[in-house]
Amino acid sequence: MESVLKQYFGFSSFRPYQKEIIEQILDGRDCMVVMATGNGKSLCYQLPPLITKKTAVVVSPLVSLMQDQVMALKQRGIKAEHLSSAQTDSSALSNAENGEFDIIYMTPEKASLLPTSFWSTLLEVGICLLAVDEAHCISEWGHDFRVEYKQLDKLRNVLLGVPVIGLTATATEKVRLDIIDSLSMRDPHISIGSFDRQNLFYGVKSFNHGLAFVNKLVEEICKYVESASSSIVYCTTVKDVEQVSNSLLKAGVKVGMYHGQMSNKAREESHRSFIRDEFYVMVATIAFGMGIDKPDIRYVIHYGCPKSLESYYQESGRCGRDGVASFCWLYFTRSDFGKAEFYCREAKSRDQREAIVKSFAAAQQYCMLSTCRRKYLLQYFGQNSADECGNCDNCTTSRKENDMSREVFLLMGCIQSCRGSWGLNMPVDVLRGSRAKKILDAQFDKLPFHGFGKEMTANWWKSLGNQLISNGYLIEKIDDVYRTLRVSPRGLQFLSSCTPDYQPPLYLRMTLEVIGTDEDEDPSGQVRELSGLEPAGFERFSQAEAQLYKVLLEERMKLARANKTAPYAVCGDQALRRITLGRPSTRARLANIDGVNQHFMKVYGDHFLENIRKSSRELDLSLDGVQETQPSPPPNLQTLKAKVPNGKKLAPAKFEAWKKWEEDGLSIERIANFPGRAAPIKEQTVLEYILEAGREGFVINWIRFSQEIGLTEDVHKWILSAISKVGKEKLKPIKNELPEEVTYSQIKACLAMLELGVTTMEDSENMNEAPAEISEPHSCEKEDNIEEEALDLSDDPTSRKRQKTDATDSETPVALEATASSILVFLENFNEGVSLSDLLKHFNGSTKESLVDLLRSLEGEFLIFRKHDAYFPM
Ligand SMILES: Nc1ncnc2c1ncn2[C@@H]1O[C@H](COP(=O)(O)OP(=O)(O)OP(=O)(O)O)[C@@H](O)[C@H]1O
Repeated sequence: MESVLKQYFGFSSFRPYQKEIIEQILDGRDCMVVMATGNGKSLCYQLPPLITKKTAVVVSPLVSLMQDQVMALKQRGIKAEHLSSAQTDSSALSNAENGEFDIIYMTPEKASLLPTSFWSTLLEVGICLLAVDEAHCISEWGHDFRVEYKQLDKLRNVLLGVPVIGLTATATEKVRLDIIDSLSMRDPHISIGSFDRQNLFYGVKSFNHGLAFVNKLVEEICKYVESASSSIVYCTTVKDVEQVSNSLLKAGVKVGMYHGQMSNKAREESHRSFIRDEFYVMVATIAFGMGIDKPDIRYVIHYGCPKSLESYYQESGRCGRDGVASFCWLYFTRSDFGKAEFYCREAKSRDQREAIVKSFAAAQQYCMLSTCRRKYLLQYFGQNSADECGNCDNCTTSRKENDMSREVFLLMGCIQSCRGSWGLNMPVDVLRGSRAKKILDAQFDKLPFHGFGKEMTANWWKSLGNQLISNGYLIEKIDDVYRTLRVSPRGLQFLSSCTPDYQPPLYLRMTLEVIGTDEDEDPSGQVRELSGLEPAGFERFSQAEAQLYKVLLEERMKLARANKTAPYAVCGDQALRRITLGRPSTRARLANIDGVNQHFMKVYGDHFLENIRKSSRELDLSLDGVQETQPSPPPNLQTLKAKVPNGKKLAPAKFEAWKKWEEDGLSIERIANFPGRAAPIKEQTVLEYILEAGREGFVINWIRFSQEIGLTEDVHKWILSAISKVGKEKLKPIKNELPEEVTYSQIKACLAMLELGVTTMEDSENMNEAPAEISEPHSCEKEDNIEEEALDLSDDPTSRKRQKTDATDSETPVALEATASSILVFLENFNEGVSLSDLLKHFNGSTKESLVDLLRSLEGEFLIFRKHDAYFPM
């Protein structure tokens, strides 16, 4: 399975859940897959046809989506086609029927209109699965119900024995059960992944609607368009789309528009140009939603509060689907909050109306939060998470906590005194001393709180009210379209300890609206800083590397244009960044980079190698630099839990540092400068946080840690030896005993490992022995040739295959010389791969150099591949 993954997709490992789902499909079992957008659901149905050599039939709701997927699959050497109204090849249908394609896409209408003879012929040739993508469309409880999806269960009776796979990114249990039922799934394997999109930064700002804001937004967008980052600006109205895109155009930004009032042709053209990077900024209404499959969108900006948190999650989810750090900013104005009634016009029943108001209230609350936005989003979808994510505006900006006891007493006391079915407006008006008719009629002008909050604006009080809802002091109840507030037991407890002259301290974290001025007090219409809307500096390239990356982006663009495809389909941003950092000089090195597949090597490999060589020479960059060939899979909650000791808690910043290092596989340097952080922190601090996590029992990959800080076996021995002389109480005396090259970080790591009884070294028993050549140490700097480092594993105690291959070696009495074919035959015997040292032992008649050469050429030809320092047959 792994070899097919590498061959066609270029990936060296599966993401969480993918492998188990594919295994279930191969076993013929129906599957229900619920995974966040961008987590890799498509691969679950794209891989089985390549393994079984039978066609996969995929039902997808939108023609544009199918076209994009087919385009990208073709660039991977996969035979894919869509049978939609947009298909111009008249032979596509008969070719599909005869099993010529690995994957065929069709709309649900098409699937139910195709004659039974089509299905029975295809069935005879071989169908490995029927996938129903965006399966929530089948459920009337989902947010995107399509009546045509309801016909799909009929196919079940035709495609007997073919596993059915339902896939969706957003599904409540009710929707999930509905999908299972509607597709007549039998005992399906249910896989529910995390909804957390860890690479996305979430941020919210309030603004004054109008030209001043648009101009500021344009100014910011201009900055990051220079870094060739694709972005979507979602507007709530066609008028806003036109206004924002006109302003961008005037500023010289190439921009596209997409909204429901454009003709089909104009929309298709706009979509196509965006996909192909002919312009980078798309200004759209939410009509530009589900049908977009571009993986390298770096910014999704909402200009106006979305109608629900479900749609916000879905729209912002278009961002960073390739896993690269990306940004979701939401700009709202308080007037957005008055739109609930407008959205309710679509509702047909009281239940639906209530559901719309509830979703909208949740989106509004998201805007007003002063706590972690990710936590709130995840909680809304029923998932727990840490209190602080470290990657949203509220977690990365240090906001003041103020004692708000007096104000809270006034607002909650007033709400309590109104004793009616009111939202925030009435008590706020009372506090501000309004003498409006509704207040006089209700005699609220006689309340003791009347006029006590005049000095603050209405919006200030409303913002505080939202804070109190978030913090559990107030409870909002939604009944039909009416939203009413009451004081919660927690709030009542606070009130009971207050008197008009005394209130116990109550500290609240402030939102910008409460801290700063607000629009009522800001008649100049000035717009607050849109800080944070900076270009995605997703990798800290040196200046020369940044230039090389630009050259490669241009090359990719040229190749994409020549091949009438999208640049991302030629090669993803992630892979291109790894190529920039690794600067491979040979086919094997290029092929080994994560994300580089066989088709890319065949069609573009030599062209890219030539460009890398030429540009690196011109930019004075060395070839074969550090490669990040094996990315860590994105974390999932299950694995995270297993790595966290029971009952142990770390301070949020420390937990975050540990999680990013251990779970996300980021380097210490990257964590210190993580995009979205208000200010970089010192690498030394990150290192100490990770060590502290280790001391607290959190799992640490010590081998990787040692490699990252250059703690080689020799350095480790010297430090242990110094400790044996001067003790471990103080760092300085240890440092004084050691060669200058040994760093405090290495000493600290050694001490932590010693404390924990961890050693990555083989001869830790010899720790009391002085190193033989302490005066002439090896360089303790990080190896810059990771391939050599990875290959030279002869002393690696973790070499996983040693035992197994040793057994084979003992049956090899004569010197055996390696050839390409003998290596292939040998590797076939070991599904779990063979390390270089074991290969050297087996082929004891070959030198290391000649064996490495042979392995590299086999890698370059995609006959073998390397993963975690072991070689596998393709
Ligand atoms: N095992 C993997 N390793 C690395 N990248 C992967 C892996 N599987 C998928 N990807 C990449 O992740 C990105 C998103 O994958 P995919 O389109 O399958 O997501 P999805 O869950 O179907 O999203 P959506 O809900 O938007 O349809 C793609 O760029 C894909 O190439």
